[in-house]
Amino acid sequence: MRSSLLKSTSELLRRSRGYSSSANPERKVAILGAAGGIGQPLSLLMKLNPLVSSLSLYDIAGTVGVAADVSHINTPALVKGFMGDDQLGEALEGSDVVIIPAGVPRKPGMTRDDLFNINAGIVKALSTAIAKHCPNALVNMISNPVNSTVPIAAEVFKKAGTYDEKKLFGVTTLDVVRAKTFYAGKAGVPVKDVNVPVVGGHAGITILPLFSQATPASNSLSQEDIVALTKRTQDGGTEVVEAKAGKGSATLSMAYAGAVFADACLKGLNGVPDIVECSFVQSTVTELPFFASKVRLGKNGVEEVFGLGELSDFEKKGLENLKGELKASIEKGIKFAHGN
Ligand SMILES: NC(=O)c1ccc[n+]([C@@H]2O[C@H](COP(=O)([O-])OP(=O)(O)OC[C@H]3O[C@@H](n4cnc5c(N)ncnc54)[C@H](O)[C@@H]3O)[C@@H](O)[C@H]2O)c1
Ligand SMILES: O=C(O)C[C@H](O)C(=O)O
Repeated sequence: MRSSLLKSTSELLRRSRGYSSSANPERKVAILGAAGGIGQPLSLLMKLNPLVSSLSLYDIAGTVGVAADVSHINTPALVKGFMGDDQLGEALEGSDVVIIPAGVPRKPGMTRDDLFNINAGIVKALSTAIAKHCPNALVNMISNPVNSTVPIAAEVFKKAGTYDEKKLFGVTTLDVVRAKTFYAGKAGVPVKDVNVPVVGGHAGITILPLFSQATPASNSLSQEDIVALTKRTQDGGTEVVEAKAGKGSATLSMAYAGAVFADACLKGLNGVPDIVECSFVQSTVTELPFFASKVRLGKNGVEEVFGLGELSDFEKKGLENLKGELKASIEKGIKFAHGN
């Protein structure tokens, strides 16, 4: 009696969090770049996600071992590894969500844009395969420079006639994760209660955390604190790149952030209401064609792109300052997609 009560209570809890075991449809998630620094821990986290029934791990090398390893974990998702161009189609076939952490990471002294020459080609080729093999999947773009790789994917999908602006996302969740952590530390509030929208893009000054909208609100932070928190959030990636001293960029925190965002996409697809995350999407919030802001996720991907709300004078200035760089990065991606 007591154990059946406990069972039904835990099922109720799972349902209220969007993890109902009986009601969820089968969902296939593919990770492209699954053997990399982000790809491996992200594969682990997606294997632990109860909404995933099939997990497809693709890379140009190393996926046999990663898939064998992850597949031994006693959770429901069936894991398969795929390697090389010949197996990319099968890896993608039937995917509901495709997560892309494929490509090279930064070393100290580099900007994300310095990765463009290598990663643009990788993203273009993978997007071409997605258009062919799973044109209806939600695409979570992690590969940098996100401000350019998302427009590249959009152009590839347009050319293939499969573009749906509701289904393409630049993953900016790590900026939100960082803003929450740094804000909680400075304001002295429990990190689990904190929310901070981060808008704009995903590189340097294009990352604009809106601490004026942070909750719980804090009266203890000075303007200097806000300026310092903003700068630390904008430089969060560089902080990790420098600390790793040539051994790459954020992988573990990114895998966490990628798993949070993919989970939100799956919940949206499954009809869980009120799933809201920040993401770099096609947008009319500003004059720029792509922009990160809060979006509501639903059965078709993006259900609603939220506006920016009220901004402080400091944030208004930050918004104007980021537009030039973000516009140039978007245009660079579009030009590349057409030119090559
Ligand atoms: N959006 C973000 O917030 C964010 C955060 C951290 C890192 N990143 C970016 O994610 C990317 C990956 O970072 P990492 O640290 O995992 O790098 P990594 O070098 O450790 O791993 C990249 C993986 O991609 C694979 N790969 C290369 N070409 C491929 C292709 N054509 N198809 C499939 N896989 C391919 C490599 O074999 C490798 O396993 C980088 O571009 C990095 O800048 C983005
Ligand atoms: O900083 C990087 O190059 C990786 C990533 O974009 C990050 O924000 O950590």
